[in-house]
Formats: sequence, structure tokens, C-alpha cells
Amino acid sequence: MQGWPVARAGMVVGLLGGSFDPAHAGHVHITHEALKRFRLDRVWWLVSPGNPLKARTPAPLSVRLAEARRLMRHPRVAVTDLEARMGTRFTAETLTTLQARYPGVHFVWLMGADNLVQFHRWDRWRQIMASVAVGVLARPGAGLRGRTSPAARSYAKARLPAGAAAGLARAARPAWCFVNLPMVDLSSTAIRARGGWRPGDA
Ligand SMILES: Nc1ncnc2c1ncn2[C@@H]1O[C@H](COP(=O)(O)OP(=O)(O)OP(=O)(O)O)[C@@H](O)[C@H]1O
Ligand SMILES: O=C(O)c1ccc[n+]([C@@H]2O[C@H](COP(=O)([O-])O)[C@@H](O)[C@H]2O)c1
Repeated sequence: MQGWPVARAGMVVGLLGGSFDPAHAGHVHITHEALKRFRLDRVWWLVSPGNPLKARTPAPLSVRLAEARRLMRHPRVAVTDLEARMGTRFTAETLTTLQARYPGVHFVWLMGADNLVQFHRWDRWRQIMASVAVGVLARPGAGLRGRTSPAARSYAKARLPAGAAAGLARAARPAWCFVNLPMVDLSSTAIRARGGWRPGDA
């Protein structure tokens, strides 16, 4: 996918934002699980020009995109540079811009449980909760911390049980759902620390 992805009104599109520096099998795994569990029609990876909370400069966007596209091959998944195209870095802004561009599309923000731990530090995070459903996927070492995080506690009443995950996209906002799944213990940090890819990372 080298241009703007296509989505018709009524479709459910999961958005997986990330640095993808580099992409790995953990990203691919949660994407497959999210498609099934949240009944998504599409998933779009949003390869970030730069996470606003990370000081480190990532590899060039073109390199991260090319690696991600090589790894993530699925007819219903698009690896995109939408944030660079739209000139947005903060998720709240990304979502407002996408919702204006794709009226009638139901967006679900996807993230690993580690991101739920610090979600309350994101720019306009309550606006994000009010505007899209949020699907959280278990990640090694982050399950309990995510489920007891300030954001999780603040929105405890908006949490759907895992058994209701299929209805998340169309639930009234705010709505979020934490799903447990077999976990893949991989991170971009670990891959970078050991100097790059190994066969099991893809
Ligand atoms: N192994 C994994 N299991 C579950 N979720 C994951 C996993 N790896 C990444 N994610 C999620 O995918 C999204 C994008 O992750 P990101 O690109 O930051 O990868 P990362 O491995 O967390 O990178 P880094 O180690 O540099 O922080 C985030 O929501 C993150 O929580
Ligand atoms: O909007 C924010 O304040 C914000 C703060 C931290 C992270 N995010 C987004 O969260 C996604 C995951 O980021 P990362 O770097 O952990 O892969 C990515 O899309 C970031 O742009 C967004």
C-alpha cells in the first residue's frame, strides 16, 4: 500500500500505531489476533514519524516502512505512512484527521498492554477514549500493570469483558477491551540491542 488506503463507510478499521523500529513477529501476531477477536475488516499500521514520548531518533521512516511491508503480508492489512502524509504525530490529532477523511468508518485504536500503562500521559488521552474504541492486547510483563494503570482505573466502567470483544467497535464510547492471548516475547528494543534481526524475529 503506497497511497491512501481505502475504507467504505460502515467498515471497522483497527489502527496499530508504532515506531516499528524494527517491525517484528509480535506486531504481526497481535494484528492477526486483533482482526479475529475484534472482528475488524481491516488493520492499518501507522508507522510513526516519531513517537512524541520517545527521545531516541528512530531509523528513517522509509527503512521502517519497507521492513514492515516485507514482514506484514495479509490481504486485509495495510502498512501506512499516514501520519507523515497528514503531518500528525499525536494520536488524538491523527484520529481527528482520519475521522474527517473517512466518514462513517469505525476506527478501533489497538495497542499492547505496555502502552496502556502510560496512556494517561498521552496528549488529549481522554479525547481519544471519547472518540474511538480501544482494543488492548496482552504483552509479556505488562498485563497486570496495564489493567491496574491510571487510565484503566479511570475508565473501569467502560471496560468490556473479553467475551464481548467482537462488539467493541460498535459499542458506545468510551469503550475498551483487554484481551489475553498467547504472547510473543519480542520487542524492537531487544532486536536493536542484539544488533538486528534473527530468523525467529519475523
Ligand atoms: N510482543 C508484543 N506483544 C504485544 N504487543 C506488542 C508487542 N510488540 C509491540 N507491541 C505493541 O505494538 C505497538 C507498536 O509497538 P512498537 O513499534 O513500539 O514496538 P516495541 O517492540 O514496543 O518497540 P520498542 O521496544 O522500541 O518500544 C504498541 O502498541 C506495542 O504495545
Ligand atoms: O499522542 C501521544 O501523546 C502519544 C504518546 C505516545 C505514543 N503515542 C502513539 O502510540 C503508538 C505506539 O508508540 P510506540 O512508539 O510505543 O510504538 C504510536 O502510534 C505513537 O504515536 C502517542
